[in-house]
Amino acid sequence: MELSFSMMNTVVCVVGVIVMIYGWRFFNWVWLKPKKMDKFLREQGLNGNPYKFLYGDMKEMVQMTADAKLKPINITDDIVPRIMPFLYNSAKTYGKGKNFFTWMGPRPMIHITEPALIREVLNNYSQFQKLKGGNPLIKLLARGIVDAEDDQWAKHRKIINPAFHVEKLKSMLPAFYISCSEMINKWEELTKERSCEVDVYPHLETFTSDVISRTAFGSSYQEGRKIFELQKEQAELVIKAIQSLYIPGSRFLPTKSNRRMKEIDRDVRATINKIINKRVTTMKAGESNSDDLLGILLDSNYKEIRQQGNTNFGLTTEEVIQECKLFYFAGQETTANLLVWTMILLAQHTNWQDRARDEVLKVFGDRKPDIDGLSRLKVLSFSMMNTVVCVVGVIVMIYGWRFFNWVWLKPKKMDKFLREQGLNGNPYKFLYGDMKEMVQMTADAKLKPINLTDDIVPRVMPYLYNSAKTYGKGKNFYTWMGPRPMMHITEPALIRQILANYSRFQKLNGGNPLAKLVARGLADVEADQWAKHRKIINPVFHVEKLKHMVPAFYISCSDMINKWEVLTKERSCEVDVYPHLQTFTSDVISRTAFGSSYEEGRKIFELQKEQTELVMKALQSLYIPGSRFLPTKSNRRTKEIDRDVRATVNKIINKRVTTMKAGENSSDDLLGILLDSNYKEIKQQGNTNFGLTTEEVIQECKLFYFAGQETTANLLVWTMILLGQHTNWQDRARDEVLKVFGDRKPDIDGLSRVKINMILHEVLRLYPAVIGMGRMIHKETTLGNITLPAGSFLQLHMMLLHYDNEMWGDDVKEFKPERFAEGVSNATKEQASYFPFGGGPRICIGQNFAMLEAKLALVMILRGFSFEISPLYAHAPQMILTLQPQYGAQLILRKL
Ligand code: HEM
Repeated sequence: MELSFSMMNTVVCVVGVIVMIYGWRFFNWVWLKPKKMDKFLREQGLNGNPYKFLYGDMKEMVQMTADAKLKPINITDDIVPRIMPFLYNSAKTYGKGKNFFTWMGPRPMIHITEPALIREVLNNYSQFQKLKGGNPLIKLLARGIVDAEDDQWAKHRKIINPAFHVEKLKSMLPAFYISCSEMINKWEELTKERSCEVDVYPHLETFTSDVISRTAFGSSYQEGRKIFELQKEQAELVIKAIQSLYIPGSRFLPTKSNRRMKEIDRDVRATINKIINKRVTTMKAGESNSDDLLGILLDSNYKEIRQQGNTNFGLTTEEVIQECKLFYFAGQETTANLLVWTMILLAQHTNWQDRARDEVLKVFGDRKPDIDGLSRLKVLSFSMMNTVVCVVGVIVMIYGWRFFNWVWLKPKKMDKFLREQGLNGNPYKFLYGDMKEMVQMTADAKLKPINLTDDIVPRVMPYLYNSAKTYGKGKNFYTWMGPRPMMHITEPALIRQILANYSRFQKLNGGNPLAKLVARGLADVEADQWAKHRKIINPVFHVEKLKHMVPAFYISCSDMINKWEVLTKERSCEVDVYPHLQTFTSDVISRTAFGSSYEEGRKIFELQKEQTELVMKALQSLYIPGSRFLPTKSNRRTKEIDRDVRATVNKIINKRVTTMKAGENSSDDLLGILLDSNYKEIKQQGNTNFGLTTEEVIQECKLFYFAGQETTANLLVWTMILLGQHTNWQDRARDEVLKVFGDRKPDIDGLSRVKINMILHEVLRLYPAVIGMGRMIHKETTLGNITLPAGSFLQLHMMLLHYDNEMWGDDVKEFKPERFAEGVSNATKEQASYFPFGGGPRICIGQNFAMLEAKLALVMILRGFSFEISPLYAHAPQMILTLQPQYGAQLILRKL
């Protein structure tokens, strides 16, 4: 038995290619692309400075802004050159009403000054999205609706709209009045004796801040004010941190300011959580509590979930928290500024001050201002209340229309469009599409096991198996995921094209936000963010580093083998090996990820496991609307776990950063290598924006566990089941293992020589741990001869391709590792018909890690035991995130 190409060679090759690709990508990013872009923009008649390497116009822009701030101007001077001197100059250079561009580092920023174009950009909110990326610290301050896009934005906006309905605004007037009276009382006190000079700005800031605390949290006003005070402090700390760009890695240090930022984040979160829980309880008890923004928001959220019959349509507690924080940031400073400039201008133009006062006295006299009176004030060119009424009317109209368009007109148009291109699928059914049938068929299929020789595809994905059969082999088809079509791609050439173009075909986002509690990180980021993360994480899985992990694999595996030896000491014994293999792969990740902090690492992963179970349960209970907001046992536990995991990882990271700073080498585990690579990247680029934040490092650590533990356990369990069934292959593999290692401890050289690879590949073909990959496109895209509309979902089916008899032959369903005797490319005849680890730039980063771990385990298992399928084993592959044996894997183990 010989492997066509050794694993080590592959790894070395892959690493070389990755280094080349990244060197090239960097050069392309900082030089070739900007130069090409410059030419492209000029050809269209746009003007701007020529591109300067790496920094573009940034240095000059920062310098000019700093200079302009050095001295005040006269009250009659033009303010624009002081506020934005660089852009003022550029606009003047390139002519009035002309659009122009500047260089924000290697990216051009187009400055739009033509009103018609501005209107076009604002109207098309899904194509022209908010700026993303930038300093992740800012996210600590405010996210919520300003940060969401597309469907997420539409969902948030729909739920939040009622909070600003004119009827609701009416009931907030008393809160405005109380807050303003407090300020006026202070001024009365100050001016009691004689006129007095006052810096009104801080007073106006306190006023608008107070208004938001009162209107946002009503009865919980005191806690609300505390939150906003903390947020204010947080803003100051964050702004300070953002300005100190050139202290690489500083964000990871347990400094006073970093500790305080974390503390504030925790405090704000906990307080809002408490307020929300209290509010939800009173709302449940039928006590109306919805006169403040939070109450109206929770009420609207609850109604939306109930109406749609699905929690996915509502906001999570985390999202409600973000919206509350955002109300403050978007509403406090802005309104204070409107007021302060109004006072400055009216102080300058006292004739307008007098006219406005005359009108106010005529309308109200000494009366308390009410909404009717306020709407009659005409001194302003158009009254504020009229604007609000208009805006609300238009919003209601737009949303009614948008909803109808979303659930009916758009899917019908899409259906026609796809059929015209020769694609097939069921006709669209209102709102649910194919979802109900799909869920029902999957549930039915799970009711009973199948025979070992049966086709597994109809059990694992019955609906898609039927559709694929109906629409013909190798034909792409579509299904309806609610009102959106999902294109199922089964043509290898198209799959290769999709995987290669990772920036156009992005991961599916949206979906249930609870799932984000489980795993984010590398697998969840896109475009430039993905390139940044991947660059930093790549060294973690470098072959040199993997070498050092073999001892950890060995210790974890020995623990499992020792248990099996005890069980089989007297005689052969029936064991469900699945939980043992899961413990093994979990233990491997704890050891390799956290090395010296292995015990804490294990605790984290135990908590994460519990979290997944809770989240999976929550995801399945789709029809209990609003349940996520209730202070139930499971919701409380979910939050507790999230807090615990975060705190523990944080502690480990801080400890590690301290030892690294002290010059002690502790980078043999995944975390150490990751921190090291991050630190180097920041130092090399001279800017913390190029590195990962502590939060991102935490997410990556969680992801290693989720992406690496279950998948590798599944590879091993199906390998044991198949070798338990095909004992001739088990014997052949054991012979080879004994020949290569004898009684020796497995080492990396031996592991790269042993030919179990072909067995593992055949297992991954028949039982791919991941059976399909989801993608979506944000722009209309041509794929082969299909035109896909923007927003399309795509599913790439490894399982359907792995079972295609035209590619693999009529024995496609049989276990025949010899297919891979000459390597993967020979087995697949160069076609993209086998891709258990994905493909293209986003191919599984841990595949070499997983294969090495699986090979070591198999070597030790084969050497110690022979095994066969127990009569008690029920064959029932099922898909729960990964492909698993539903009733476990009962094998008869015999000690050798
Ligand atoms: C038999 C074991 C494994 C299988 C079958 C597997 C499969 C996959 C697949 C199919 C993808 C691509 C998903 C997509 O493009 O949508 C992927 C991505 C990924 N895998 Fe694995 N995986 C395995 C083991 C591991 C291990 C051990 C780790 C880490 C310790 C890991 C970490 C990752 C990460 C971080 C990504 C995202 C890569 C990116 O988006 O750049 N995987 N894996």
